[in-house]
Amino acid sequence: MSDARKPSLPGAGAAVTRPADPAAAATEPGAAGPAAPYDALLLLSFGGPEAPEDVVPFLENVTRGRGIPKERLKEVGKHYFLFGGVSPINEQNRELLAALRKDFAGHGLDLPVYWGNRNWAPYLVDTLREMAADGHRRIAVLATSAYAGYSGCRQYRENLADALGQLAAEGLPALRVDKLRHFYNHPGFVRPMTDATLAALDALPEAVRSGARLAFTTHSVPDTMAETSGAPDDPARGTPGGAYVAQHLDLARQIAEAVAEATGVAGRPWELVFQSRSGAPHTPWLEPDICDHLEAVHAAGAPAVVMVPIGFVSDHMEVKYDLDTEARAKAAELGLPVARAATVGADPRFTAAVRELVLERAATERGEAPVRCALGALGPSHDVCAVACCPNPRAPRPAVAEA
Ligand SMILES: CC1=C(CCC(=O)O)c2cc3nc(cc4[nH]c(cc5[nH]c(cc1n2)c(C)c5CCC(=O)O)c(CCC(=O)O)c4C)C(CCC(=O)O)=C3C
Ligand SMILES: [Fe+2]
Repeated sequence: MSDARKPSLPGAGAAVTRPADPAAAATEPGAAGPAAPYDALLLLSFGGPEAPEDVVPFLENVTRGRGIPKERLKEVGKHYFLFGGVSPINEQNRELLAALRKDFAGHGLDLPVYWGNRNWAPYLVDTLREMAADGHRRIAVLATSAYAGYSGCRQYRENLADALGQLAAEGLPALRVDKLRHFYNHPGFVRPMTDATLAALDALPEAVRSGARLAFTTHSVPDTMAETSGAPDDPARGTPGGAYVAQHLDLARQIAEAVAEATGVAGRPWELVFQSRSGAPHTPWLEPDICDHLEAVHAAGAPAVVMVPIGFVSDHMEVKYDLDTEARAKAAELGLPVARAATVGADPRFTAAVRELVLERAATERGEAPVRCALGALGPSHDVCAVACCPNPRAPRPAVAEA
């Protein structure tokens, strides 16, 4: 990777300058502002179907080259058809996109925001083509996945490499893309998630509230994928569940502590559980599953459970189906009161966090040493992934934004 631009604002990170010549601003959008050297932000997400006829082609996109059993695909297709073939994810990304633009404008940050997906329109390659046509060359990327791991980090960087390869094949100008660090421990993610947990507790009948357990949930992944998640020099790599699990546990513990503080209830039991398992039955994936967990704690006498979907940035189908439909049905069958915490979505504290992450990385790229906000025990994640970070479980493939 080469970058011709030299730090344009040496020294104080607070300086905000505009080019004196408006024509210069037109040729290098945003490049001289506080987000320099970035010209634009790309919101990079998973994508989802928006009509019944989209469901099968969407699932084909998701599963191309992966050994997902046909049975599982039929089952997941049913989840989408139950909601009219519409995944909530695209609408939520449109809301996040609008909220980010509003936040940036409200803070005088002149940085255009675009949106592209891995598996459905607007496809990443089309968005990058549009960004190139609009004159952008250096792009910050926010993936809508907060944690380390192949699916949430490297796979997006592989998608970026594929899309940039396509643009190069079309003879378009070269773009440089930098993926922003994992944000699971940024206060702008931790605090809305904590408030959502408190609100969900409040939604339980008062008689069971103080005894309610917290079940932090995230996407299950194969054990091997979890164990190899994170940078090779990350102390969590090699612990059970790797950085993927360590990061979730770090956030869960913080929320549990904040909830104890706010409610005055000490020692409330909590655990990290998993959902949305796919893959072949003989391949080990992270457990326990949320439904098995509900059964187990009910049998052990738990009066209620709050499900806290810390693994999901917004109400994806995994939240709408696996939690709000399947896990709620299991709880009803058991007679176990449950509540589900809201996801962070377009919370203004989260959009502010994204702005801070862009400005932080921009300052770092200019050679400054910005404050890197992080709560919890693990500290801020690396900006640039190592070549051996979160390896592809099938075969190595080119990925961007790595050392
Ligand atoms: C860690 C993780 C995240 C969180 C990080 C992130 O956000 O990226 C995530 C997100 C998502 N996963 C999603 C949907 C699907 N994931 C699948 C399959 C898989 N996911 C995996 C992991 C993850 N997935 C894995 C290891 C597989 C097995 C195949 C493979 O190795 O890739 C399949 C195939 C069928 C099935 O097996 O279930 C579908 C349909 C949607 C869209 C939901 C909507 O429409 O709202 C979203 C946001
Ligand atoms: Fe998934």
